[in-house]
Amino acid sequence: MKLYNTLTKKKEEFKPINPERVTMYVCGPTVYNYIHVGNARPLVVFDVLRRYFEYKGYEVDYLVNFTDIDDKMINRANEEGTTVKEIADRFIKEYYKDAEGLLLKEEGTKHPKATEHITDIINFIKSLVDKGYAYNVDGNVYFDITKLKDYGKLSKKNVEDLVSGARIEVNKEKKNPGDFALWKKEKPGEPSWDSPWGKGRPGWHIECSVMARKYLGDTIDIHAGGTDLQFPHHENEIAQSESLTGKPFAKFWMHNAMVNVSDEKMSKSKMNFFTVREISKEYDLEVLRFFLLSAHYRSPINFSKELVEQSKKGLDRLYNAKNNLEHLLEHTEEKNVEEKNDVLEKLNEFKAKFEESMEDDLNTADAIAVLFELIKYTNSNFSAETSKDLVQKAYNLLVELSSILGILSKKEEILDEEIIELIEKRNEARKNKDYELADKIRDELKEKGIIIQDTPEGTKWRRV
Ligand SMILES: Nc1ncnc2c1ncn2[C@@H]1O[C@H](COP(=O)(O)OP(=O)(O)OP(=O)(O)O)[C@@H](O)[C@H]1O
Ligand SMILES: [Zn+2]
Repeated sequence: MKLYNTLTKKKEEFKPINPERVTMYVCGPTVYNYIHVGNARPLVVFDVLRRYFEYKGYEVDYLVNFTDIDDKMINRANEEGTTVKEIADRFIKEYYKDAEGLLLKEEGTKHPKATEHITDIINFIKSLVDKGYAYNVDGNVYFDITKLKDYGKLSKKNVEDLVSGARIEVNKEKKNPGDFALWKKEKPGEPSWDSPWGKGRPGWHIECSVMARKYLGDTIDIHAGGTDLQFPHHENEIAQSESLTGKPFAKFWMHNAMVNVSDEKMSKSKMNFFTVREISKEYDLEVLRFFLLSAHYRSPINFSKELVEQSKKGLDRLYNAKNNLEHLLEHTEEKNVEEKNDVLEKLNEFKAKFEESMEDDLNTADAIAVLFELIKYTNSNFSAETSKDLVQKAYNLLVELSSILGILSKKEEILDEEIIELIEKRNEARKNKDYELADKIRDELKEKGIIIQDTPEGTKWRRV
């Protein structure tokens, strides 16, 4: 599989360090609000990469951290007159609801929080100070970027600029304007922890270095996040980790492009954002997932309701085709038809093409196009005359490939009106002593997850 590596600016063949396991670290949300559509992009994209690795037979150690202490968290807590912990607990709970709607795989996903790793963070910083990479000025600990030969290698920043302070805010405490905080001295009203440098709290970048190392090891296979994090966040993570271990931090750095609104990054600070929760009021979040996968992850997306509406139509077409195949499965028989091999060959071609797209730097846009080719093929070539085993194979293929994208897993929704209509039909059948039909309807409803019960007051129903 080829993946674009931001570190080398090239597509490279991906091979995990351990031939059986892939380790992935994704920079997750700061939990001071609901996640917005932009935040959902890395979550969905890298969830698909994880699923694809699992499809290929790898075990995946997958981690998405929660940043639960930083300026934004503190500001929000102050605005609401509550604690940072209360804000974090609330929005982590909301995160899980959105994650479920977006069909993110939570089984086996690790979500460590910064505040639960303060001791590890302090030990990490202590080692950096001991090794001479970091210095303490009156309770603030900074990383000295001149101590690392290749600082700036990820974002290709000019280190001279960072050292001289061009375009950087000037802080008299720092040796170089580009130095960054590992530990911040306590300010009144802020949460703080004891440390060898006095009371304070960790800087933002250090938590990711610490948690990546703790859960995934000194060198991880893939570190991911949005392009907005390349500098300074990821650059600083590299500096911290590589100074400590002397080993490469991540083999691959992957960055998704931004979700924009009128060509500007969707962002909380710009007030141009749509929360995932808002979208869920109008659409099933599977539509948003499908929308985010419809473009290649390195292409910017301009968010609009029209495009989401288009995605809904596309997803509906896939669901319809899947339902048609399910229906055909009930109405076809195994036959010895001549064209069997042709059909099987065609199905194999679709599968190969799908994999080829995914192997080409996770091209989900092309992979989705293959799904549409597949359903176009089955819609126009399959009928009640088709041999059942072919229908089954096409159906299995559609389900298998869709599950890599994490879509099309829902059962057909049955509406209350449909249920009532079927129950009336069954009552009619019973009145006519057509018990065969009545039982058939009862079974049909059961298959759809509806249990009915005949009581003296009439027929009642409930969902299983
Ligand atoms: N508009 C966007 N498009 C794509 N990814 C984004 C966008 N905004 C943030 N991200 C990604 O979301 C993840 C969570 O980031 P983070 O919590 O820092 O965002 P945030 O600070 O809430 O966003 P904002 O920039 O809106 O304040 C990161 O991987 C980040 O790169
Ligand atoms: Zn991070």
